[in-house]
Amino acid sequence: MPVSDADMVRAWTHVLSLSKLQPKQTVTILTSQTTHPQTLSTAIIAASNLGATVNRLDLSPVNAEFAHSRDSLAYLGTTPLTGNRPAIAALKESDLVLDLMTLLFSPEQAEILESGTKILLAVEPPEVLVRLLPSLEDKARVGESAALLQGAREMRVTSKAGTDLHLPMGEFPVIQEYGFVDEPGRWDHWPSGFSLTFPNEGQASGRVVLDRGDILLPMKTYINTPIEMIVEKGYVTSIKGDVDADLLNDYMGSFDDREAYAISHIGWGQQKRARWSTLGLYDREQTIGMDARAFEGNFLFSMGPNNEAGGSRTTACHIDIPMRNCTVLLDGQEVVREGKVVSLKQAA
Ligand SMILES: O=c1ccc(O)c[nH]1
Repeated sequence: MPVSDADMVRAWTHVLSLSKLQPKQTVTILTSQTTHPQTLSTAIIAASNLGATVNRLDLSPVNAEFAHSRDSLAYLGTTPLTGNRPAIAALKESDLVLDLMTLLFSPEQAEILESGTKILLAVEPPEVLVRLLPSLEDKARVGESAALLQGAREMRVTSKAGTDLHLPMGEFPVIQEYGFVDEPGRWDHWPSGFSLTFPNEGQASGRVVLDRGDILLPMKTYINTPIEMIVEKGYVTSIKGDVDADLLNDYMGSFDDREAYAISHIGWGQQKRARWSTLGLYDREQTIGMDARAFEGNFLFSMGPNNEAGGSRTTACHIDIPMRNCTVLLDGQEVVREGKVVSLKQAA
């Protein structure tokens, strides 16, 4: 449903307050051609009302000659910031960057964060942003899953459909996504509600069987036919099945890059207000599918880069795969049981 400007200003004010924006701080709003005008106009009002100096940095889009999807998460790595030193300097000098363009998985994002600048990504449409407004409860719940991931040495994922995936971990940090940036140098994504990490380089192994209803992003499809993936030494070495597998193989083949098949981030959804079925209610290009990535109890599996967590692997291809009905174990302890988050009391 449409969102009123007043509601969107209130939503931005809530998120900027949770992000500890102070009067006289500098906010730079990063925009491009696909930036939603209402998201932009209400961000300027809310940040200005909080006493910040508000700049806008509008950059021209790139990668049109390569990308087969207009989804901002479909073609990663090079961004309008790549090589753009004056623009990077402006962002490094800012206290807070509101990324209404998408820098995710870019080296420039890491450089800007290292300077202490906070970056909040917000590219979902206003109605999704308002419906999935972040809260301190979200932060607490995501923090619980992060604490479980922090000390674990291995994640194992199984399902009745046949998944049995072994993910030794510990080499990479745990990233928490709860929708606001309350620490210097922090990146987050509004909306979200999950923690993630990356398996140790080259050590993921086993079998993933995507079942009917599991989701492929950026395709934004619910698959109707099972897809079997074999994982060896950190890479998906075969993707077999029916037409859904053919479509995935054809899309990934367009990148002609072995790194596209590496296992990327792993984790599970903790957002109670997101739902598995919501993606089906939107036109494909209206959303980047954050309900699908965040719904409580999913196993979020992905392929592609690991530079987001300090890894050395970059590739333009990134596939996010929220799966239903999986059991996720950390060092043998169930944290998700057949698609339902195991409450800490039960887990203890
Ligand atoms: O918020 C996000 C969005 C996409 C992704 O791959 C990770 N986290």
